[in-house]
Amino acid sequence: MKYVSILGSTGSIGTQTLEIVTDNPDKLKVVGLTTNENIDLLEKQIKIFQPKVVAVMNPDKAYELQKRLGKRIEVLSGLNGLCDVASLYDADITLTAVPGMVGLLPTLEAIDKRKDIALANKETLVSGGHIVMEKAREKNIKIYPVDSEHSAIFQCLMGNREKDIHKIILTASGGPFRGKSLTELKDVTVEKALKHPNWSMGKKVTIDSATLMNKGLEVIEAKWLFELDPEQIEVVVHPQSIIHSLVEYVDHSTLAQLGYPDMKIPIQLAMFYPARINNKIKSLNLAEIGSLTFEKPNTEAFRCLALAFESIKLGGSMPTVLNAANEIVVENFLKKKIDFIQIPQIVERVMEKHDIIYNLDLDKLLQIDEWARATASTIC
Ligand SMILES: NC(=O)C1=CN([C@@H]2O[C@H](COP(=O)(O)OP(=O)(O)OC[C@H]3O[C@@H](n4cnc5c(N)ncnc54)[C@H](OP(=O)(O)O)[C@@H]3O)[C@@H](O)[C@H]2O)C=CC1
Ligand SMILES: CC(=O)[C@@H](O)[C@H](O)COP(=O)(O)O
Ligand SMILES: [Mn+2]
Repeated sequence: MKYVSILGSTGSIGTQTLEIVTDNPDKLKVVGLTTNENIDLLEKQIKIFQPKVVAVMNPDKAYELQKRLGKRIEVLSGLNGLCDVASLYDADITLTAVPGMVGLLPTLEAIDKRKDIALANKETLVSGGHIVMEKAREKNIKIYPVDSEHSAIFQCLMGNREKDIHKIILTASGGPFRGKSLTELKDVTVEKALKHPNWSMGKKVTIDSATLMNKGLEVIEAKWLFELDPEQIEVVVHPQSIIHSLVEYVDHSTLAQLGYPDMKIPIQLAMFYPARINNKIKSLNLAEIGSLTFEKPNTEAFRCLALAFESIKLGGSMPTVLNAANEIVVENFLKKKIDFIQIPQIVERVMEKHDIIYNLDLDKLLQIDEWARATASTIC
């Protein structure tokens, strides 16, 4: 039996993880759950999964839920509440499935208390990869990737040595606007941007997929998880999302991981590694799929990918700035305050205004994150 704390239990990854718990009551037990503000769903989850503690980011909603539940369970609130649930004494593994850099401190807290990490939240590594990886090394903690591409790389690395990697190839679906020129992207609506061709996910990651920023964030995530130079990371557009990523070794043998697009595969591998467990996912039928196709990403129309590569090549605090600015512009796009094509433009303007700081400690990182958010908000 593994005991798991789930940060973001009311979201896409969180609810799929709870389905895995339901299907495997002899293997997984929930000890902690968190939400931003969806206390109705959290209340239902509490009844079913009986965690020891829960946290609600929004303090008013936390208060309301505590009133509803009385003394049956403790409802913590805010970022401190998330950190406490992330690092619960009873938890063996903490799943970080909140979107955005808000996942950084709870993840660090969980590592500090020696919890294994199932990491869905890519922004944590984009913003503070050096700090997270250093802490994980210091505490001898394993970070199991949940992001489908990184889980694919993780699987292609099994039985091989990281030092024998020549390069990795991250696949990108290309999002709903694949093939469009910059001019055609001018009339993109929020509704269209939220229609991912292959995956049903939360709003933030869906918009990032549409701009290709998601792939840029994943490049940075891969750099930290697998200790690679940016030059060793390539992105290829693969519209079917059947090949989830590939590793080419120094002997030019290339391994790939395939499967229908279903996040339960990477989630359950992160939970049960090294075991693979049966599930209800359809068996891969390549003849039925027919063809798998590949294209070069168009980084002129989808400039976010180029900006992410640029940020990680520059290094220091630049990825923190890229991530924070992107979080703000995506929020503003979702509120229809800016256009789709302004997303990379504003991120780039914030990056241009930033003087990079190297040897970034956590306090400085948090200050820079705040600065980038304020700057992006002002521009929006
Ligand atoms: N969904 C997917 O298939 C994949 C997701 N990921 C990554 O996993 C992470 C989660 O994505 P996804 O599940 O799609 O996101 P969702 O938006 O579906 O869910 C997010 C969860 O986190 C909570 N949350 C949102 N904002 C905050 C906040 N500021 N503070 C605390 N809790 C918050 C939400 O609560 P509430 O319900 O109240 O809003 C919800 O429980 C992201 O980093 C994403 O990039 C990676 C690969 C695939
Ligand atoms: C499922 C998953 O891992 C997402 O991050 C996915 O990668 C999004 O698809 P894109 O390839 O369109 O970014
Ligand atoms: Mn992904």
